[in-house]
Amino acid sequence: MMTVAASKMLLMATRDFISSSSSNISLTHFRPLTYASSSSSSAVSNYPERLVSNPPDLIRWVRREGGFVHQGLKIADDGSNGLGLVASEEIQKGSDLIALPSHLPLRFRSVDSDDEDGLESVLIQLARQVPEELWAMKLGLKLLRERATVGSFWWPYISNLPQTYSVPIFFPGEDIKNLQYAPLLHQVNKRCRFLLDFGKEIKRVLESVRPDDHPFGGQDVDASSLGWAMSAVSSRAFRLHGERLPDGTHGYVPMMLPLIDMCNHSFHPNALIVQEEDTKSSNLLVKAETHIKQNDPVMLNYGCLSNDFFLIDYGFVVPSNPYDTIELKYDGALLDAASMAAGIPSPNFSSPTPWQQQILSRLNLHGEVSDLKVSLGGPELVEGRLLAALRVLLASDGTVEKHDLNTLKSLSAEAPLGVSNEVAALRTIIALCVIALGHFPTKIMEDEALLKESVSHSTDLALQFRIQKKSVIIDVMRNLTRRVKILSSKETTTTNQA
Ligand SMILES: C[S@@+](CC[C@H](N)C(=O)[O-])C[C@H]1O[C@@H](n2cnc3c(N)ncnc32)[C@H](O)[C@@H]1O
Repeated sequence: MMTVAASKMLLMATRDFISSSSSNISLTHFRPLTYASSSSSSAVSNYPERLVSNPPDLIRWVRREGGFVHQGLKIADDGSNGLGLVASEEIQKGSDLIALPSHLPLRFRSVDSDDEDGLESVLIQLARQVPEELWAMKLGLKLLRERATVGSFWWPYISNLPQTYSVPIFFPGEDIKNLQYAPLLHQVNKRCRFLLDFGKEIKRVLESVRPDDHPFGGQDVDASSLGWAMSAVSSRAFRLHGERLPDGTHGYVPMMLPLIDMCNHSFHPNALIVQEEDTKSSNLLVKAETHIKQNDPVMLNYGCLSNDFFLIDYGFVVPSNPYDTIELKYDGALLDAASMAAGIPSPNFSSPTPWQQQILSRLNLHGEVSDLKVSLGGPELVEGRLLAALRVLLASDGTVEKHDLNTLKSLSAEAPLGVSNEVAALRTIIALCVIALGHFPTKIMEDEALLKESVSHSTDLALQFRIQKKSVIIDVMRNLTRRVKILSSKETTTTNQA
């Protein structure tokens, strides 16, 4: 696990996160990777300070570079979402809002090529050491390089980026603990550990690099500056089609889209990114998906993501997020305990019969390559694999054979193995929920009371996050309890009629 000390190191992110070691190159040729301003604008507004105070006008820059920006758009404070794109006049559905020429997105063009030398090749060599799941860090290296370079084409864009990000890698250790949810703690700690190790590795590699080939202009890059870059990318980049590959398909390429990335997130967006797939130099378009009223923010949907992703990548939590889930480990002994607590006679989850084991293997819940992570919540409510496993483990052989796996995995397939089997399965899941809730050290009411106190932004986010996780569990319990009641009343009616 990541130690509190390690997470504090990342937390100490901000102002002096990169100590400049001038080596042989004069820093005047490079833009220092420390903050240029410390104005107090964040004290009077809802959004973090930008990299420089009074950065260049982004809309004007996009237009100057040949892009199109609808005349009725402005950048303004979007309430609790930070800065955003806002309509200064009514905009008709279907209107073009922004068109970006293909040279404006910031992307890492050559991670897979070998023909670069000098500066680019060092960057590529470093990017290759980043695991695929941390793709934002690869592009983050490119961002850091452009940030360090005086005269970078992207400076008008980069100078408009926030100085700080509210993602958990920058939380104080206490607030990482305050998340109270092991799967996210694990991810946060993994990222912190990676950034600390990668910072050391970069230092080692750059020690032997010629000054002219130094990608960051001779400046040290440490875990905090890497964290800044990774968070800037994860919270703003879009993964879009890249150029057509030789086999005719397109790979997905992460890109930072100046101005487009000023749009905040909504599951009910009023705008949409459109990408023409075929032409190599296609424009990226944002279109109005609905009629947009004057003063409405322009919103994009970042994706149907759980709060784990919203918090770790974007630094916010969506209340009542319909895509939020909780993760559990599929574990026979835990299921035995749950079903016993639910009053189900003689459960045998920890010792399935051979035919049950066969089905569990097909569900990827048994055997060497099994995936034991299952989830509750989200649109599915109960992950199909878990539901099917419980139905099967609570059934006798003969009743199962005639059903296919998809039916067994579906909650809307009402009681495929009989009402009492279904009631037992659902009650076991409800008991699992009770156990899962018991793992949180505090109750929602206590969290809500803490939220009313004046707490820091990171504590506020951690409290919101854990309240939402507990709410997911409670919503699942409510829904399943309702189903059990309906099924039980059906069972009683059938028995009475018989
Ligand atoms: C792509 S940027 C959007 C522009 C950003 N608000 C800014 O000030 O530069 C994404 C960031 O905006 C904020 N944001 C976007 N949608 C939000 C939402 N629905 N709720 C809270 N914060 C949001 C988060 O800080 C997120 O990391």
